[in-house]
Amino acid sequence: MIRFNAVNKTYPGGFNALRNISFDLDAGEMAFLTGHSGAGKSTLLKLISVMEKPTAGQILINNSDISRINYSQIPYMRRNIGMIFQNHNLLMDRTIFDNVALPLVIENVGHKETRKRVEAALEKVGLSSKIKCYPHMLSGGEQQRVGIARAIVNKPPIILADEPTGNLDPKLSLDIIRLFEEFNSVGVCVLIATHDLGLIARMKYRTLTLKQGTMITDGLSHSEEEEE
Ligand SMILES: Nc1ncnc2c1ncn2[C@@H]1O[C@H](COP(=O)(O)OP(=O)(O)OP(=O)(O)O)[C@@H](O)[C@H]1O
Repeated sequence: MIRFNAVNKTYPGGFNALRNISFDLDAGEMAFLTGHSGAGKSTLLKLISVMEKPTAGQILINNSDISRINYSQIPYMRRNIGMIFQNHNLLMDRTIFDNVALPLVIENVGHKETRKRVEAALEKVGLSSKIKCYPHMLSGGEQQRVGIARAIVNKPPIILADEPTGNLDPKLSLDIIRLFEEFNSVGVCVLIATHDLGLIARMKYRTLTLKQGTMITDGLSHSEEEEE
């Protein structure tokens, strides 16, 4: 589903954020991406979502080489990906309905179908009752779940989450991860960037670790290795 082959990313100005990164993430796989602040986690997610281009190497999504696509193909590629941001990136002057509907509006989905899909997405994250609210009327955890509903509303095969539990307490963090597990259980490929080593240790998922732009480990989280 996602394949990196010897990928490098140097930002304009010369900073080398990722060096020689290679890994595969299969359809239906769920993994964590971790590493210190500045290690390159967000950069790696931005490369997958075509917000940045690699300087060298190859990135395949569903066997398409996204390092070689042109501008007109980018929106088409992005339909495969639901992106969740730590700061939610919600439009504060729009209702929860409008926020979640955004990817469908961009795709010109009809009004009736949009309503059906937004209601289904909000039900999935347990926020049906907030459909007419504005983001400031919701707690941080609820806003995060609106961001998740928006990311899954067009049923992408890949979900990328950048520090999705960053501002949440341990109980809410676990609730969010459980939601990702639900999507994963129906075949969605999920990659979660996080600093939260406690959370990673409690879960039994593959963990990719970056250090200064290099991938230093790719394996199961510690707890599973200890059990085996
Ligand atoms: N647009 C940019 N231009 C130049 N340098 C950048 C740019 N974006 C990121 N960088 C640099 O690339 C490095 C990796 O940044 P990135 O945001 O990927 O790290 P991160 O692991 O996600 O960090 P954090 O956990 O703090 O969010 C950092 O040193 C950062 O300063």
